[in-house]
This record gives sequence, C-alpha cells and structure tokens, in this order.
Amino acid sequence: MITTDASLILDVNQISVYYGQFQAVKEVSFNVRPGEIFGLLGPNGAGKTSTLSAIEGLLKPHAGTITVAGYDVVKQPLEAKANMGVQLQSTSYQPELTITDILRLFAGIYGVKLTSAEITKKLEDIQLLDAVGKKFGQLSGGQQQRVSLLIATIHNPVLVLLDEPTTGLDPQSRRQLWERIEGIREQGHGVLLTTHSMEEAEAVCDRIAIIDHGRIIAIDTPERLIDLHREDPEVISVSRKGKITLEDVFIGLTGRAVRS
Ligand SMILES: Nc1ncnc2c1ncn2[C@@H]1O[C@H](COP(=O)(O)OP(=O)(O)OP(=O)(O)O)[C@@H](O)[C@H]1O
Repeated sequence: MITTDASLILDVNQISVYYGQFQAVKEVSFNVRPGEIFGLLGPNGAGKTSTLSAIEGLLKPHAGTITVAGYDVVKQPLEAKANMGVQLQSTSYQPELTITDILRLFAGIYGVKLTSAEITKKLEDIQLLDAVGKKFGQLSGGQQQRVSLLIATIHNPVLVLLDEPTTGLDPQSRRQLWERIEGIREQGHGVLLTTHSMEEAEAVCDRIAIIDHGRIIAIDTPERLIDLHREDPEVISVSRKGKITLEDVFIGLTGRAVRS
C-alpha cells in the first residue's frame, strides 16, 4: 500500500529502477524525518546511487513514489527540487573561479540574494575566510568539500543529499564536515547520506538502511542493528578483537564476497 506522510522530509515508497531488463532497485522504501541524519549503506553496486538519482529526479523510477517535503519528485519536480540540496561524490567547479565567484554564481542560480557581508559570514562559518580570494582548484580536498556543502545548502533546503561526502578526507577535515552535517540536523532539516565508512555511519547517522542487490535488508538505528545481530554466527565469525561493530553486522548481513 502506498501512503504519504506530509510531515516527512523524504518519503521513498516502494521504488523500483531498471536499466533495460536489469532491476537495480527493488521495491525500496524508507523515509527521513525532520532533524534526522539517515545513512544509506551498501556494498559496491548495491543500488545507492540509483536510489539517490531517482530522489534527485535524474531518473524516473519504474514503480513507486518519492516525495520531498510532501512534493512528488515526478509530478512536482520544481517544488521538490527547490526543497533539496545535493552534494555529489565528485563535485568540482570551474577550478579557475574563486570561492566568492562560485558562491555568487550558485546563489544566482537558486535565486538567493547574498550581500558581500553575508558571503563573508558564510565563509567565516566554514572557516574559509582566509581562502576568500583563492581559486577552487587551489583548495585542499577538505576545503573543497566544505565549499560544496555550503553551495548545496545555500538555498536552505529541508533535505540535503550527500553522496560519500567524506571520502578521501583526513580525520580533522572529516570531523569538521560531520559537524556541518550535524548543524543541518540541528536546524530540523533532514540529511540522507551514502557512505562506505561504518565508523561514519555509527558516528553521525540516527538511522541507517542497508541495501544489497537492490533490496533493503535492514533499517534501524546503528545501536539497535548491532544489538539485534550480535549473536548471528555470520556476524561473530567476522568480528575482530571480540567486539561487535556496525561493520561486522554489515559484512555479516551482506557477505564477505568483494563486489565489482
Ligand atoms: N546506467 C546504467 N546502466 C546499466 N546498469 C547500471 C547503470 N547504472 C548502474 N547500473 C547497475 O546498477 C546496479 C546499481 O548501481 P549503483 O551505481 O546504483 O550502485 P551503488 O550502490 O551506488 O554502487 P557504488 O557503491 O559502487 O557507487 C549495479 O549493478 C550497476 O552496475
């Protein structure tokens, strides 16, 4: 049965995605509530990017519905898109543009008016005031990720989609980005992120879904998932140093085989 709860920030209901005859996403359902960071976890090829693409409106699911802030992403794409911000895995802007140029450009695209003082404040918030005149290509990986998260949220969207936001960052930059993501939650907005880091999922996600071969095989808080599966023989067999972690549960549920 398909139902939509308008109080949800994101409601993914029974979606299926095909590429030709191949079904990459199989009747996937989950939701993101206000003030929640939700993690979509899965091995390579599990269907995470396909699910995110359907939410972003980049591909149309063959079945099911998706609403963002109550707007159907297929029937009301403009309203749905106005309520979401997207930070892609390999976001890169014109390396020759300065951060200020990029901020002004994207503010214009989103119809947001920013004064010079507001730009300064935003850069100060992400500790990038020193780099104000720098070109995007001159920034470190962590600085680039902070700029792209700032741009993804410049129109203050209620839903923020982050595809592997901290891949390749050093521990300091990763912590800093986690704090920014938690700041979005504190505003009562919702975050959907994908990650291959179980440490990240445990540290920042309120709830997670594990997707494998296109199907969701578990949804819960990281703590409850660990508790539910700590006695599973498959989980115990992959645990290290006698402590059951989310990674043990993940590998126990999805198997040890390396995916291509
Ligand atoms: N355009 C496409 N045409 C055909 N098959 C595709 C296409 N895009 C993805 N697939 C297949 O769909 C399945 C799901 O891919 P998807 O990229 O959604 O997985 P993922 O969980 O994001 O993987 P990763 O962690 O490697 O990014 C995979 O088997 C992939 O090979």
